[in-house]
Amino acid sequence: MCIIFPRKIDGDQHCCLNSFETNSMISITALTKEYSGRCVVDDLNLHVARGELFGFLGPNGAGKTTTIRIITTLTKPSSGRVLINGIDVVRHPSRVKAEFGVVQQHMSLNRDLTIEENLELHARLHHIPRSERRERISELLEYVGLEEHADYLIDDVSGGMKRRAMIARALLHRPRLLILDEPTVGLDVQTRRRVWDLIRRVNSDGATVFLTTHYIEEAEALCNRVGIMHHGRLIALGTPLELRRMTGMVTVEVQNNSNGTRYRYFPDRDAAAEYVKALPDSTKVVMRESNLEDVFVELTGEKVRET
Ligand SMILES: Nc1ncnc2c1ncn2[C@@H]1O[C@H](COP(=O)(O)OP(=O)(O)OP(=O)(O)O)[C@@H](O)[C@H]1O
Repeated sequence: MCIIFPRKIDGDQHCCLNSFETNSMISITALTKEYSGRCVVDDLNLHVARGELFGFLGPNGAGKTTTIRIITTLTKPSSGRVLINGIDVVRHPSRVKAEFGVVQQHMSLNRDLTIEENLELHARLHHIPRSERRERISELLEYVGLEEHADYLIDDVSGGMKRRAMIARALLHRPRLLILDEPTVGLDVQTRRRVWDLIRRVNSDGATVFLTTHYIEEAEALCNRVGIMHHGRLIALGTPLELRRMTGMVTVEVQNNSNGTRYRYFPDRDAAAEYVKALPDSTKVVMRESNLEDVFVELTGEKVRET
């Protein structure tokens, strides 16, 4: 039984929606945002279907957070249109807020309160009726595996527990869309995997998930589809496999002590082997399967940020 997202998806709530807008959980059309005449989101068109687990990637300053701020009604677009589950974010911000839960990158729990008190506070802010609050909170604490830590102060729990508490808080009002801004930044590998499992579970229980990450392996492990932003523009969109195919499924690293490592991409091992055969015998090479990080670096010309 699905206990987390039992609400029905509304039908069309507006006239004048095109089919992309009707079928998408997030529908972004010709979105532009300028600050002092500088375009930081540039004619963005992106449609995320209901039920997708979508990864939004890009180097620092690419425009990801600005886009999330527009989706979550915190920033007004300069032009263009953004609909969440068919609802316009500019025209109906309060209705849109009921559609999504958001987990910000920075720790935004109240440190003077326990995990449970934080959820209680959020439930009140969202006007969840008192009769439902208790049950909903314990249901979610169990869902994220924190039922035994409910009365721990935020300062006394690990980074992974804080992140799971933030996810529980974001799910309290049963949103259909969960937005996560760098959900595992700063977590160790084991804890990160536990958060990944939780994100997968939320998605398989019916929520659309939209996340940003600087961990390319996170996008590769979790996302059905990814979009890569660079200088405010969406420069690639597809499944991780489609994007790898686009760059080349096989990577050859040619190591050179004075010039650093050069990367070459090939459609298959035969083509890569042909290239390697033509190199001088003393050249140090590594041939391997390409990954999403190769795609990212090749397209943006930038390394993934160190965190
Ligand atoms: N309020 C603001 N006023 C002026 N410029 C801004 C403002 N907010 C963001 N910017 C600029 O917009 C550009 C895009 O920033 P944004 O935070 O959206 O990028 P990002 O892809 O989320 O980067 P990061 O991965 O570092 O979070 C940056 O050059 C940033 O300096």
